[in-house]
Amino acid sequence: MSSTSRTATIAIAGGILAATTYFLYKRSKKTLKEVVFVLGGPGSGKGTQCELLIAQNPNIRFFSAGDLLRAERKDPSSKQGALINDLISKGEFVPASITVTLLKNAIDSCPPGSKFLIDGFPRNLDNVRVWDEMLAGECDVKFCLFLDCPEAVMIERILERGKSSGRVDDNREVLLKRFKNYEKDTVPIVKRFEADSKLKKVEADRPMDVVQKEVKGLFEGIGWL
Ligand SMILES: Nc1ncnc2c1ncn2[C@@H]1O[C@H](COP(=O)(O)OP(=O)(O)OP(=O)(O)O)[C@@H](O)[C@H]1O
Ligand SMILES: O=c1ccn([C@@H]2O[C@H](COP(=O)(O)O)[C@@H](O)[C@H]2O)c(=O)[nH]1
Ligand SMILES: [Mg+2]
Repeated sequence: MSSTSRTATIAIAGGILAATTYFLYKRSKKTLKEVVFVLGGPGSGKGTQCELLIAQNPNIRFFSAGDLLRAERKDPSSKQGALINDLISKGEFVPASITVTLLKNAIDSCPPGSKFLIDGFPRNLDNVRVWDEMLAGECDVKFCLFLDCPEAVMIERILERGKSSGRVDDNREVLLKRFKNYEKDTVPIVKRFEADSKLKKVEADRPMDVVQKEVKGLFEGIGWL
């Protein structure tokens, strides 16, 4: 074989290898479940913005870690109900194994091709660690939406919500604990997403529809809307 045809053969083989690698990479990305996390302090508007989003695309499956825990707490057959109730009513975090198992069961119950919007998770390093063990391999985290809101605004919103929410943790005393844990454990997680270029920050101290317009743009950017 002449040196010209050897060079041509190597170039073609290299091209085929690159194309195959790219194809396999694309296919593996496609089979992963797309996930967006939503973080922000208590009352920043996570639940509100998620509800507005899911109304626009039924393929988006919405799970609030707090709602899953509250539902589990109410289930009389649950062995963990009492523990969950005790921790939520003190404004403390529930063990990650419980929260991530509930999330995994919820995610596994959805049809293929679903996209997952997860509100209020991961709240601390333990949540990240157990997520990595149990779910990270099958999920592609697109970004973490962070609703940035001044504490005074969040306090006012939660105390107002507390008049009718029936939530055991929507009172001034427990709220102080929730803010303390948010600053100590959740803010470092927000910073991790930022360091990994996975954080999308939105100013949440604005009317709901204005916040939603900006949030919507982020989801259009990943093809969810
Ligand atoms: N942009 C906004 N402007 C004014 N009020 C808002 C806004 N967003 C949400 N609220 C109100 O603030 C309260 C808290 O909102 P929401 O329940 O969405 O917060 P959250 O971040 O999910 O809080 P938590 O972490 O406690 O579940 C609700 O009563 C909601 O109606
Ligand atoms: O990952 C999580 C999420 C929530 N919790 C507990 O639930 C309450 C309420 O959560 P909201 O997101 O405000 O609905 C929270 O204060 C924790 O007690 C948790 O432990 N882990
Ligand atoms: Mg909420």
